[in-house]
Amino acid sequence: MISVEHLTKRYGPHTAVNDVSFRCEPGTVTGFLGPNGAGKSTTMRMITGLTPPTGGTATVDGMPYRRLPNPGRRVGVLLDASAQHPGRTGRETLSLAAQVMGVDRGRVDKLLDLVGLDAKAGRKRVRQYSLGMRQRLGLAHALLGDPRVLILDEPANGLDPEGIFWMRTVLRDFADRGGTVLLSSHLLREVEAVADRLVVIGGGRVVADGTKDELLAGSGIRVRALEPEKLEWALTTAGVTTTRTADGAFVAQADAETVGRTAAAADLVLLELRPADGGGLEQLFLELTTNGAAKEAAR
Ligand SMILES: Nc1ncnc2c1ncn2[C@@H]1O[C@H](COP(=O)(O)OP(=O)(O)OP(=O)(O)O)[C@@H](O)[C@H]1O
Repeated sequence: MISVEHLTKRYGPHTAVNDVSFRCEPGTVTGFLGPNGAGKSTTMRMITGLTPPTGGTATVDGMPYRRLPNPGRRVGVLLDASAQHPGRTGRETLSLAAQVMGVDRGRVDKLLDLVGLDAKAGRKRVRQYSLGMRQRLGLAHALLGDPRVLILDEPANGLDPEGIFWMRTVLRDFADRGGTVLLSSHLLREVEAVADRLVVIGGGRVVADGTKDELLAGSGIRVRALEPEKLEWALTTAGVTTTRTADGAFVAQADAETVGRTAAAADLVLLELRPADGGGLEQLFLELTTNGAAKEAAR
């Protein structure tokens, strides 16, 4: 569990992080979203004890990070994939970390394998690694101590689409086994597929915090059927408010399952069922961050 309460960081007159509070529960992936400069890295650096906060507290499993004994066994951290020593090989990087953490050296090969770095890549010096390979090595390093919590800053940067898919699978699996994941990104699509919860930050402030479903609720579901009139009738009868769009689809104020089940019960063939245009998470993200920045500017 990660608990952030009223974290604030000021650099001179500039407030980088302003009274930020949120929680990350075991068994969940929390997407920490915001545009560049929103305050994600600063918040993560405060959680991991690298930047002292101006105010507020952050704890991991009830304790400030800096007070955790052998923190690598409790929390896996990947804040900057380029920070690894360029002169060491990937394998040496992990072997050294294993020694420091008191982890069985056998885990090094297991983790290189898990993150898709083969024996040849393991023997290469980190300076020869692409950013994607550094991210993979960084994730292996974070997982080395078999922690229950992962804190990852933009881990998908530099990964190709296959790498992003692979990373999602690893993180989902980690959370499904009871782990806690905090994962930042400035790209909504990157975390949308894996996160259970979203914390959106804009101008140093939390502008939205909730489950992905909660944040999507109210945006509506765009649905199109072979027989639009029958669909409208079925949805209205089921108590779902609908609005017809210019192209014969409907925006239904209900979740996708309710809309899908209602259509199925009426034997209707659906041609489309997805978050409504203009109400999708992307739009929400844009609106929230723009509003957040605007409010900030008006202060
Ligand atoms: N050491 C520092 N000194 C002064 N200002 C800083 C420092 N670190 C961060 N900032 C400022 O704090 C704000 C938040 O930066 P931060 O790096 O946390 O944002 P971010 O959301 O992680 O964005 P990015 O993805 O671009 O790193 C920015 O305005 C940044 O310029």
